[in-house]
Amino acid sequence: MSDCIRLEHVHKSYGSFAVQDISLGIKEGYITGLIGPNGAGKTTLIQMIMGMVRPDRGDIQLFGGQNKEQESAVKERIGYVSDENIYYEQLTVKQMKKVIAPFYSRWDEDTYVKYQELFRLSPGKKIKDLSKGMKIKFSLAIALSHGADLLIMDEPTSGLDPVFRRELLDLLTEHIQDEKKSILFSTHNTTDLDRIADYIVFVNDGRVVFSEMKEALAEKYLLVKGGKELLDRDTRRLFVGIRESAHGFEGLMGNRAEGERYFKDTAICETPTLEEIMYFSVKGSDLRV
Ligand SMILES: Nc1ncnc2c1ncn2[C@@H]1O[C@H](COP(=O)(O)OP(=O)(O)OP(=O)(O)O)[C@@H](O)[C@H]1O
Repeated sequence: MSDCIRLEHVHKSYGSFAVQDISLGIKEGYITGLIGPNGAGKTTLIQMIMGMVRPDRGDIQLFGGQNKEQESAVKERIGYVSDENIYYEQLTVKQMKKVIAPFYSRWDEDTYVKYQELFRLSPGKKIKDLSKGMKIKFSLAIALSHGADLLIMDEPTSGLDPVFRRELLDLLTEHIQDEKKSILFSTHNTTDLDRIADYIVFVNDGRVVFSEMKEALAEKYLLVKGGKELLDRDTRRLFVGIRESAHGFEGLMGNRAEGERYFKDTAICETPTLEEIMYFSVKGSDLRV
């Protein structure tokens, strides 16, 4: 199984914030969700992969590492979706499409027309007058019409109404049925990940907390709920993060087998949801600051 994106020791600093020493592979043929709190560095990572921002250090390879001369061929294989305006505001949807289409050798006008209708995009509407959701739909229609092997999307579901959000996730699942296609998308919504992601990359404060197959997370983490008497200096150290109340505690452990050994008979041991894994991982790192 090969990687369609490979990052090696990538570093980028913006004043006090830094994406730090990220080494990561994004698997070809799968959907990878990138998640993390506000300001974690998701957009910075995506922009570096897209070549919109240069890393200070490190190496990023796409599709096995084409060199610079082949950069435009690599770009053709990527469909980028973002609500940030990457288009000319004053043009209409139709005019903008006419500008973009010739850049792609595999442009498929019939596919574009299909998505234009499905997404109810008005050809005569100016880009500046599109809502956030409509911009994403336009961006997506373009990305799906040029035969991209890899879709990279920065928060594609934010700003979408619940009905279209669901439709989009179904559409992406369908898209990936061709095993050569891959998707990397950032989101704040764990339901998106529960629904369609195969792999999850979780970033916090510029670092990768984990990059795992979704199924593997349930085998790795354990949520423990019990009385405070179970917490002492030694047991506390076993937790990624702990939330204490007057009556007891809830804590996430990163070693499920060890957790069950310690707490199976004295506490409630559960499989955490993705949201709980993220909550405690962020909370735990805050505690260590
Ligand atoms: N061009 C820039 N100049 C200076 N700082 C920047 C720039 N771009 C991003 N940053 C900073 O880098 C940090 C990470 O931002 P980034 O947009 O990558 O996070 P994010 O995980 O996508 O956040 P969100 O979920 O809120 O969209 C933030 O502190 C942000 O202010």
